[in-house]
Amino acid sequence: MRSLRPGSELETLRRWSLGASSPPACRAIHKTGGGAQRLHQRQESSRRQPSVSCVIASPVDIEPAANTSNGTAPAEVSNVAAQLSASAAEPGKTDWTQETLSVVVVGASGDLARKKIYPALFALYVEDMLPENFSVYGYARSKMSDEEFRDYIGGSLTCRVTDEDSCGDKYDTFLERCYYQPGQYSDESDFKALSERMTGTEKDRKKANRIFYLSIPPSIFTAVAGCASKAASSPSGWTRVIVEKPFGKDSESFAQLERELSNFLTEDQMYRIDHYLGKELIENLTVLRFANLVFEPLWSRNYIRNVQVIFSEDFGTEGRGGYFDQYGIIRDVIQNHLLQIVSLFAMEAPVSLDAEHIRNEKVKVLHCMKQLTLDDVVVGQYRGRQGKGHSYPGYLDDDTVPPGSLCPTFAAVALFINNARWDGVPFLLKAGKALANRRTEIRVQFRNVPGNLFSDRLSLNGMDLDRSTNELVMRIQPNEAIYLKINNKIPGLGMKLDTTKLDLTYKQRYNVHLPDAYERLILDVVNGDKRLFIRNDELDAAWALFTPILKEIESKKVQPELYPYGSRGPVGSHYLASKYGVRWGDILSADE
Ligand SMILES: NC(=O)C1=CN([C@@H]2O[C@H](COP(=O)(O)OP(=O)(O)OC[C@H]3O[C@@H](n4cnc5c(N)ncnc54)[C@H](OP(=O)(O)O)[C@@H]3O)[C@@H](O)[C@H]2O)C=CC1
Ligand SMILES: O=C1O[C@H](COP(=O)(O)O)[C@@H](O)[C@H](O)[C@H]1O
Repeated sequence: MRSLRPGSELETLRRWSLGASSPPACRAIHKTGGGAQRLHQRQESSRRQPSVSCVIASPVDIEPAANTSNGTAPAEVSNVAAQLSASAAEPGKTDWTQETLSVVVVGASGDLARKKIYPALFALYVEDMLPENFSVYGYARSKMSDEEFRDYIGGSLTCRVTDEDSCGDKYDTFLERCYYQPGQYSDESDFKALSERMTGTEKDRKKANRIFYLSIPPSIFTAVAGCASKAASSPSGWTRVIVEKPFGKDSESFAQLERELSNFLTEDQMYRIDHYLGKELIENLTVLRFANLVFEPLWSRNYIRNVQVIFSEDFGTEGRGGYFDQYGIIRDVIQNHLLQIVSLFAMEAPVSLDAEHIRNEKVKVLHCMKQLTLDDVVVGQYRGRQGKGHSYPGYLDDDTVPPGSLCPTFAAVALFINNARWDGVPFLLKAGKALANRRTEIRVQFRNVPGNLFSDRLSLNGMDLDRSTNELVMRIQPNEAIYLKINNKIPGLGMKLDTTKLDLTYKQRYNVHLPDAYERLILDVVNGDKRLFIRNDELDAAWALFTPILKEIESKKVQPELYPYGSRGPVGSHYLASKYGVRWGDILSADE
């Protein structure tokens, strides 16, 4: 593994973790990157709250962090091992110098695994964020040898974490740790065979920890959870299970899924992923709010007149129509990703950064949301369009979509939060496929300046007061940025104003590669940190909000408004916004 530069921040961290120095200042840790920083936070929070993620409730052996059993000197243990060995003295903590980690990707032949999971594991490996004793096991029905599996994974790996095009020998050493086990999803004996195979890379260690990533269709979640839990749980360490969305289609199916999964898994073992929570700007949302004096005092109905959360994609559902048609954009994006953003945005300050404290606040704000009614929802569906030399297919042109489907590929929703902070403030959410651009952002439009001395100057310049209010924009993707629109005097003689930006564009300010959301989230599972995972009561509340309206849309067969592929979406979304005196910020600022 990477040896650490003497005197470097990582070295300081390692020395601290081995008990050789006092804790490094947070500033130093921040500069080592998100993972190290989170590991530090994790240790901080774990001092307050012991981990409870072991499926086998066995007492934890406490060993001093010394040489690993294969004789590797402590200086060469991976970052994660070095950092976490500090917690070896705490009961319930993972001591990576003594323990192994196996990540089982169930559905190993699938799209998500190839697009996101293997590249994320590889990036963590290249950054030395995974334990020394780490292996990947692919599991699916497709027949593949280890070699074929390595070729399959190899094709999806890129070297995003270094400036060079190649990650050198990391590529080969990573693939050497990857194994493939074919099997059926509901056959315990196949999972037993997997488990036996895993013991091959787990031997010689005190404890073997296992993560099962359920990268499979939801119809087989329960079967796999049952088999994995009965036949392939770790016999000595913890077992954690990552569950991908969709978590049901409505309140009833979610409750049923939970009942079934809870026969095999405890809540502590379950990591429900919403990959939006792993995005850099979303993680920064709480920092922006609670680590700066200037924003939190303004964060209420007193100063904010509306909040917009906008998701747009410039491609349709091509190839995924069959899946998408069963869900539609409200379930696919709004009920989960956008609602998670709203709950983080609008929650009260948590007691601490502990996962449970944060999630308590998110649930509270979800419970304060006013029940949605049909007149606060607009649905749309994209139709085909002839472009210059190219024809763009409509949603219904996809062979996997049932003819005449009313499935919405666009929706806009006005939400209200009935509490003292947000009473009367519209939270406008919109999400759409096959629109003019790909963009996800949060826009906070502030109220007008009362008695504005410059109002005549603003209108003189063609800027009405509505357009010239302050706006805080958090652009989640692409080209991550936070900027604040302010009114400013145009330099020179006279008094002319314009609106300009205080601009924190990440790629200009930070010379770092931003980790993919899946990297952050998988690392958090390794560390047992649930801050960025969804608790079951959050989902209960989210489904309670959306189930009635989804049922109404479906039972009344509400006709989606058609919009051309590549356009700005249905006009209805503007009527919805204007009903609350709002203009969509992305339309006003098309040039940004
Ligand atoms: N793909 C994406 O971008 C995203 C996916 N997700 C979620 O992640 C999970 C995995 O997604 P994805 O990889 O796209 O899924 P896939 O459809 O690619 O399925 C994954 C694997 O599961 C097996 N499989 C597929 N259909 C069935 C079936 N009907 N019965 C049994 N096994 C089946 C196949 O493996 P084999 O035949 O070899 O057994 C397949 O390779 C899903 O829950 C999805 O909703 C979430 C966000 C984004
Ligand atoms: O969960 C989903 O998210 C993707 C968008 O994710 P992003 O990280 O690329 O923004 C969306 O395309 C897909 O329909 C949905 O299921």
